[in-house]
Parts: sequence; C-alpha cells; structure tokens
Amino acid sequence: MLRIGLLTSGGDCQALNATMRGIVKTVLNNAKEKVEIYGFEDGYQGLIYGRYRKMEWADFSGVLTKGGTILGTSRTPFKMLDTPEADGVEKVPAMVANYRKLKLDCLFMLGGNGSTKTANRLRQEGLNVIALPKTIDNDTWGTDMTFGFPSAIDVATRCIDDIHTTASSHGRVFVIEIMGHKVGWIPLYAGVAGGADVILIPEIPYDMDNVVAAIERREEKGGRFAIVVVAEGAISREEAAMKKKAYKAKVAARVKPSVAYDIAEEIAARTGREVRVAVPGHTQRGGAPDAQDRIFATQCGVEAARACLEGQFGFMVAQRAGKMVRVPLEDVAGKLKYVDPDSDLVREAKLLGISFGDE
Ligand SMILES: Nc1ncnc2c1ncn2[C@@H]1O[C@H](COP(=O)(O)OP(=O)(O)O)[C@@H](O)[C@H]1O
Ligand SMILES: O=P(O)(O)OC[C@H]1O[C@](O)(COP(=O)(O)O)[C@@H](O)[C@@H]1O
Ligand SMILES: [Mg+2]
Repeated sequence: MLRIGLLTSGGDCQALNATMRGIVKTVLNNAKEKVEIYGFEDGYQGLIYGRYRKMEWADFSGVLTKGGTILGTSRTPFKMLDTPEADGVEKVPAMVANYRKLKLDCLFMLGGNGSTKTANRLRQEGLNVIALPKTIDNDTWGTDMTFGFPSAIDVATRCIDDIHTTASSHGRVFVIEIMGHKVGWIPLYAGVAGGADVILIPEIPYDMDNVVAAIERREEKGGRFAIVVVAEGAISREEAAMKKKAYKAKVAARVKPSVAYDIAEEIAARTGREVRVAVPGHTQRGGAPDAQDRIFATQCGVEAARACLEGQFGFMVAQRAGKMVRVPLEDVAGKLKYVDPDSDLVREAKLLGISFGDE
C-alpha cells in the first residue's frame, strides 16, 4: 500500500489543480501497489487539524483547466510555526501526528517561499516531503519557473492591452499596478509583452525625474498616451535608501490604497497630464491556467510523482535550463529569486526605449 497526502498552501494560482492531477495520474498509472490518496483542506491547516478528504482518481478528472484549488488554501506563516494556535494546538507536533496517524509515505506540498520553509521543517521532523513550486510571483529560488507565473503574465498583459485602447482615446497617462511586492517578474514580463512605456519594479529603484522625463519624451514624439506599469512593491531611490523599518512605517502610513495611486498623483502634478490608475489585482491569480502553465504544472506533477515512486524525498521539483531537477529543501528554504537588473530582458527592454526609472 502506498499512502500519499496532498496540500496546497499560500496564495492560490491557476495551475494548482493541473499540478495535482499530474501527481495523482502518474502515481496511479505507475505504482506497483494499491494507492490511497488523502487531500488536506485549506493548506497546512488541514494537516494541523486532521481535516482531510480521501480522494480517488475521479476527483482529479476534469480539473486540468480548472483554476484555484479543489483543496482550498490558507497562509500559515512560518514565523508563527512554533506559536500555538488560538485554541492551544501546537502546529508542528500536530502535523507530525496526523501524518503518522494516516501512515503516509509521502506528503506533496504545492506552495511558495514561506510554505517551502515549513516543508523543510517537516522534513527535519522526519516526514517524507516533496515540494512543488507554486506562485504567480515566480520568486521561488532554485527554479527558473513556477507554475502560476505564465497565466498571471497573460492576465496582466491582457489588462495592459485593454487599457491601451481607452488610454489612447483619451490621451491619458495610465498607471497599471501589477502584482509583486518584493519581486518584479510579472510587471517585467507583462510590461514587455504589453508594450509599456515605463516599468517600475522593486529590484530597480526609480527616480521620479526619470519617469517624468520618459513620459515627456514620448509626448514630444507624438505619443498621445503613456502606459506606466508599476509593481505593488515599486520603490523610489529615496525609499530604497531608508532603513527597512522606516520604509515599512511609511508604507503602513500610506493614505491612498496602494503605490500606484501615489505615483499617479506625482505624475499628474509634475506633468499636468490627465492620469488614471488601473489595478487588475487578484484577477492575476484567477481563471483557467494557460497552455504553457498546464504543461509546466504537468511536468512538475509527473516529476514529483516519479520521485515518490523511486522513494526519494526532501526536495522541491524545479526546472533549470529546460530540465526537470530536484533541489534539496534545505537549499530552497528562506531564499527569494529576484529579477537581475542586468539581465538580458531588462537590457533589451531598455534598448527598445522602455524606462525603468533608473536612468
Ligand atoms: N492608438 C492605440 N490604440 C490602442 N492600442 C494601441 C495604440 N497604439 C498602440 N497601441 C498598443 O500599444 C501596445 C504597444 O505598442 P507600441 O508599438 O509600443 O505603441 P507606441 O508606438 O504608441 O509606443 C501594443 O499592444 C499596441 O497594439
Ligand atoms: O492573497 P493575498 O493575501 O491578497 O496576497 C496577495 C499577494 O499574493 C501573491 O499573489 C503571491 O502569493 P504567494 O507568494 O503565496 O504565491 C502576490 O503576488 C500578491 O501580492
Ligand atoms: Mg510570493
């Protein structure tokens, strides 16, 4: 008998079900023994409280194109892992006990950075864990890509495309806020795909003088409108020079809903142009996975299942230079993958004339 557990943790994305389908189909198709499948509800919460569903082949049929997660998800912050739940339950011992009670041979954890830290902790506690790199943000260290990222780029790009027509009709400057608090992968990729004029990401602090100059240069060339893509975590040079605590306090004290509104106000004041803000928000995580996402999700699922059948645990499946690989959890835990400001795509975007506000 082979007993496997599955859970999805952290912010959801479009390709979670596609990934779980990849795992389950591969295990059922290739296991030499009978297989029992347990799906934990709402991320690590289900493992802590023993909330699970016994699942069958049929549960994973028809979910390839279904966004979200059939298991539900939640955020269980790693830094709170050793703080008991409100009802006194100790999280780590409870998770270990439930894993043992079900006599699991392996736990598949679909999650991002924080969730991977918890997975590593469970590995240290002696559980057989395999992590799969989920997040629209693409900020998981150790893999060139995460599932969720391709679909998020598509949604964000469509938003930029749609804003173009109205921006052009009215001759307006639009500030479009794209997800990414610490990293700028989606704003960078969607910004290039959507033909943005300015892209501001956390990895490249901006100077408003440069942003204003870029908008004015475009106007001088006859551009009636301008599209400024900003990451949720876009940061100015002055802010980047601040102490982390002071910057956090500044963000917490913001009166406007988010950074895009502050930037829009400053652009309007300094250019005299009519400026509007668009925020696609959680639509970037919603809807069906696109074709590229489905392929990568399937590859991750198959590779994770293959490892389980080989009896290999304690790593995250990843893709490097087009090859599926297994990266030890201890190497992944606690690291973020940032956009390299000197990367080819940033350089090419700059040569094309896109401003990142740094020069
Ligand atoms: N007048 C317009 N109305 C609607 N969309 C436009 C308009 N001009 C450009 N776009 C769209 O903007 C994106 C970037 O196009 P680009 O060639 O960079 O435009 P521009 O020459 O104005 O900078 C493309 O998706 C393009 O289809
Ligand atoms: O789900 P919330 O709490 O609204 O968080 C929104 C944030 O989650 C993300 O979608 C990413 O979530 P993960 O890091 O869990 O993958 C960000 O891009 C976004 O800024
Ligand atoms: Mg993230």
